Order: sequence, then structure tokens, then C-alpha cells
Amino acid sequence: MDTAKSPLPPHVLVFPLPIQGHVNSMLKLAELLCLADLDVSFMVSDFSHTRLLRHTNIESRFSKYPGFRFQTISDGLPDDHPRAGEKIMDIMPSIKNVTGPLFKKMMEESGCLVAEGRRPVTCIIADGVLSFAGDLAEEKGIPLIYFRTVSACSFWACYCMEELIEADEIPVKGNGMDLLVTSVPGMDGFLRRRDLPGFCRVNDINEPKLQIIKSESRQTPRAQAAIVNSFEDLEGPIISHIRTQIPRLYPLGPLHAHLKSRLALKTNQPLKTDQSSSSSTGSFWEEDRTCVDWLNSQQPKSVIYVSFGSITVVTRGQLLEFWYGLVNSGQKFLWVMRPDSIAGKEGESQIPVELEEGTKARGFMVGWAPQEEVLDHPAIGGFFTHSGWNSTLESVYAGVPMICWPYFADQMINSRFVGEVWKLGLDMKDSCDRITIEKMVRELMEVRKDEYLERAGQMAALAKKSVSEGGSSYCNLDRMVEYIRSLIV
Ligand SMILES: O=c1ccn([C@@H]2O[C@H](COP(=O)(O)OP(=O)(O)O[C@H]3O[C@H](CO)[C@@H](O)[C@H](O)[C@H]3O)[C@@H](O)[C@H]2O)c(=O)[nH]1
Ligand SMILES: C[C@H]1CC[C@@H]2C(C(=O)O)=CO[C@@H](O)[C@@H]21
Repeated sequence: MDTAKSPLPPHVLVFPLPIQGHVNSMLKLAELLCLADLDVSFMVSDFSHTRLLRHTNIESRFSKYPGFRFQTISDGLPDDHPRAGEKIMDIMPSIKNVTGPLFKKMMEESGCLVAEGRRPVTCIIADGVLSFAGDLAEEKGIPLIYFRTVSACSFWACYCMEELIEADEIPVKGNGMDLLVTSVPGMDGFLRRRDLPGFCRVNDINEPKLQIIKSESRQTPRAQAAIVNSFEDLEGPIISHIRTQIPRLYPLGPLHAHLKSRLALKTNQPLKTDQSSSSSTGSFWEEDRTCVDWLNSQQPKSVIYVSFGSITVVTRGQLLEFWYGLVNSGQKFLWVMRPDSIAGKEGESQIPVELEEGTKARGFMVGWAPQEEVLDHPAIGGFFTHSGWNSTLESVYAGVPMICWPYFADQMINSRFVGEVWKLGLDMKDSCDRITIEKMVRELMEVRKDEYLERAGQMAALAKKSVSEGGSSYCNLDRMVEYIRSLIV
């Protein structure tokens, strides 16, 4: 190639923590960078890559971007590791101790991924919990942008863990869970100890999960810039607090919608919310589309969608509480039950007949759903969610009110914001009994349905505006691409 006539574009290495919730949003970002004509290398674990190849159209989707390449690396865990439930935190030491050195070797041996017609990496966009990528970037003098895939509010609370410890507000102990937290600027008055990210629920401040998240969060400002998958109208006040520590902060979300918006503009098509617009899935499981046929036969806003993401594992006792609560609510429900989501499934006893009958009459179950499409479906009137950040944003964008049952990590604080700050639903944290579930489902789907739908519709409109031409996330992406281009001149 004649580089004098046609200079090579910047080459961005995108490196997520290789689990579903992080790969999803970072793949959307990678595609947005491809649309801006940048070269992109996407680093993913062998394990996740195999899942993506098996269950998605990822290869054909990215074949239209000649500048896109996958790079694979070990996540250091054995293939049969569950990568779910409590065990998910094993990935943190493993990725640091195994993947970190492999990554360094790969970068050194490949001349930072240089190839014909491709520059060596000119910018690294690494997951905000991969400090070893920051070490490598510093050592090689490569500009670094961190992307923390959780909410801005969760990142900010994690950033403030040192202050929380100094003020004795963590470790969060059994009693005192309802005391208000005072050491996270911007959250006083509504954030209780029980709402802090789940990593704070330890007995001893030396527990590894707290220490890892604290140090990973606090090192973020060493990057030249940072990204959050959020938008000004949703988390503006918290974003302003983060900017006091990280001035070059780009809120680009909701990224799934941002990608749809840019693809529609590029092809001059109206923004669609059907299957064709959600074809850019990054699912690690096979999507069961029979649920869409079932939804097609339901009344508008009559179905509550139930899904707890890719990591949550429930006990059989909890499963039965959810099931009774849903059936007893009398509402229609579509429930995602991941094959690996029930603890101790072996030797399971019979399903009570009233649950089987109630499900046959009003329910539908799948192992994994095309979630973006489901949430956008006219039959969906509510979302019973674990409050993972992607699910929360997908629900916000679709204008669907939520019942939140947070399981761990950022979900604890996301659910508080949903219930208390944005008033987009009900927070059910720390309880799991059939009576509460039935009551909350009725509240969301019947008693206060109009009120919640109205608020959710207002926030959805703001989300759409943010990713449309001239919107805040749209402009932030243009600025960030310009910044990445400026790094090579
Ligand atoms: O049947 C399903 C269920 C889920 N999804 C998708 O899977 C993703 C799940 O992501 P998320 O809602 O964020 O939940 P987790 O998989 O639990 O994500 C992890 O990563 C997130 C981003 O960092 C964190 O917010 C969560 O707490 C953490 O558990 C979403 O995009 C969903 O659309 C499907 O496509 N089909
Ligand atoms: C497995 C968890 C470790 C850190 C990640 C996270 C975060 O705050 O970045 C939240 O929950 C999970 O997604 C990840």
C-alpha cells in the first residue's frame, strides 16, 4: 500500500474481561470503531471465542470490516471451570497471573500486532479491571483508554472504596445494612450500605475480591481517557464526579443502541427494533427464537420477561419461590433459565403440579433468549432482572419497567438507582419469597403499570436522543475517534 497517498488508519486493540457481559458491550464498541474506519484487534479468550463461533454469526458480521481481527488468548481457567455463580471471581487472579504474562509475550513477539497494511497497535482500549494491560501500555508507550463496563454509579462507588474503608462504612456487616453511606460524593441521602457494590459485602477488608476491585478501580486515572457505557441524561451527576478524577471521560451508551443508530444512518435505513437490527448478537449460548413466536401471540404489554443474565446461579429453593411468585401473580411470563443456572440440579425432585399447570397456561421458558429483541417486543410490559448493566440499559432503551433482584457486584447499586433515583421500577434486593414476588409483579404489571410505563417511556426517549445524530453519546464517540486519530499524527 502507498502510505503517502493513503495513510494507514489507527490500530486499536480492544481487550475485554472475557465474560459475556463484558464481551457484549466491548464488541459493540469494536464495531462502532470499525464503522469509523479504524483497524481493530479484538482480544478474547479461547473459551469465549469458541462460544461466539458456535452460537453467533460473528464471523460473517465482521467480515464486512476488513480492518477487524480477532486475537485469542487463554483466560487461565480450565475448560470445565463453571465461569458462573460465586466461582466467577476466580477469573480475576487467573487473568492477572496467566493471561497478563501471555499478553506481554504476544505483544512483544508480534511487534504489538503489526501486520502488512496494519500499524502496530496505536491505542489500547482495555477493560477497566485489567490493570496488566495498563502496565503493558505504559511500558511500551502505547496510549491507553480504560472501558469499565459497569454503570458509572458502580464504578464511582468502587473508586471511593478507600474512603468508604477509612470511614468504616465497609466492610459491610450484617447489621447496619440500612445505614446511609456518606463517603461516595453524589450519593448521600439515598445510598444504603446494602446498595454498595457486592464486593463490599465482606467480613474483612483484606478479602481478595474487595482488594482486587479497589485497586483495579483506583488505577483507572492513569489511562489517558476512559469510557463508560452510559449517557448524560441517565447518570450526568455521577459522570461529573468521575470527571473530577478522569477529565477525558467518554459516556458512549447505551452502546447496543448506539451501534443500531450508526448502522441505520450508514445504510440510510430507519432505526429498526426487530430481529434484523439485533442480528449483531454476541451470545455465548444458542438463542431460542421460539419465544418470539410465543410473544407474537400475546397482548401488548402483557408479559413480564424474567432473566438473570449469564452468571447468576440460584438454589432450588429460590427457584421455587420465583416460580410460585410468578404463577401466583396471574401474569403472563417469559422466563430464561440458563442450563447452568440452578445449583445442585442433580437429584431434583418433581415440579409441583400447580407450577406445571400455571406455566402451561401463562408461561414460556427458554434456555437463552434473543434478549434485545425480546425487550423491544410490544408484548413485553416488565422485566424481572438481576440488574446486570447491559440488561438495565437494554430495558431503559426499550422503555420497559423493572423488578430488580440483584445477585452480586454492581447489580446491588444499579437496582437502587432503578428504584430510588430513576424510579423505573422496584428493588427487591435481599429478599426472595413468593409473597413479595407476587406482590411486586402485580404492582409493576397492574397496580402502577401506567405510572411506570410513562416514566420508562420518558427515559427511553432520552436514551434514543443520546445515540442519535447530535446526541451526547453520539458526539462523545466522534470526539473519542478524533482523539484516537490525533494520537498518531
Ligand atoms: O437469555 C439471554 C440473557 C441475556 N442475554 C444478554 O446477555 C447480556 C447479559 O449482560 P448483563 O445484563 O450485564 O449481565 P451479566 O451477564 O451478569 O454481566 C456481567 O457483566 C456486566 C457488565 O459489566 C455487569 O453489569 C454484571 O453485573 C455482570 O454480572 C445482555 O446483553 C443480554 O442481552 C441474552 O442475549 N439472552
Ligand atoms: C467478575 C467481576 C469482576 C469485575 C467485574 C465487575 C466490575 O465491576 O467491573 C462487575 O461484575 C462482573 O462483571 C465482573
